[in-house]
Amino acid sequence: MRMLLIHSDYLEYEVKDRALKNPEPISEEQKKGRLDEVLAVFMSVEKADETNPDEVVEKAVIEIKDVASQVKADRIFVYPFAHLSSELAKPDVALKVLQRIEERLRQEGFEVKRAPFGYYKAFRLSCKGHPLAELSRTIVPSGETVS
Ligand SMILES: Nc1ncnc2c1ncn2[C@@H]1O[C@H](CO)[C@@H](NC(=O)[C@@H](N)CO)[C@H]1O
Repeated sequence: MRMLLIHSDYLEYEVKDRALKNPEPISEEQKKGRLDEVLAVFMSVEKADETNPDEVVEKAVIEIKDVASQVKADRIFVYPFAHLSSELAKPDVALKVLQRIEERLRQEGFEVKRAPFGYYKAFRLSCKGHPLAELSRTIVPSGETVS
């Protein structure tokens, strides 16, 4: 899994069109979303993650919690983003991983939103620009190597 973490004044998105034949079903309300004072986490779930999705979920939550505590963010935006890797996991595995990360972060006490999966979306982001505002992390299940 590849993650790009941006500590932001806000992140807002608007669904434009479907990018998969069967995108995640969403309500009218989910077509737009915004969070202020947020740690935006853009995530590409990768093929290697398919060998142990549960382990990747836990490792991702640990990394996100670590960055959130460093930048003092208690809101997280989970953003499916298929542009951080050339070895993407299948959509059904990727969606499950992202849904589980959302759920686990909520259990850890964060306010969490997740952008809809399988769509083209317009988004606006205001990066805070401090030294820890732009970070990336790579997570692989044990036994896999980073390519
Ligand atoms: N392995 C994967 N990891 C993360 N997201 C993935 C994925 N496979 C599919 N998606 C989702 O389907 C849209 C089309 O690839 C993706 N859409 C996007 O990435 C938008 N930024 C528009 O390009 C994403 O929602």
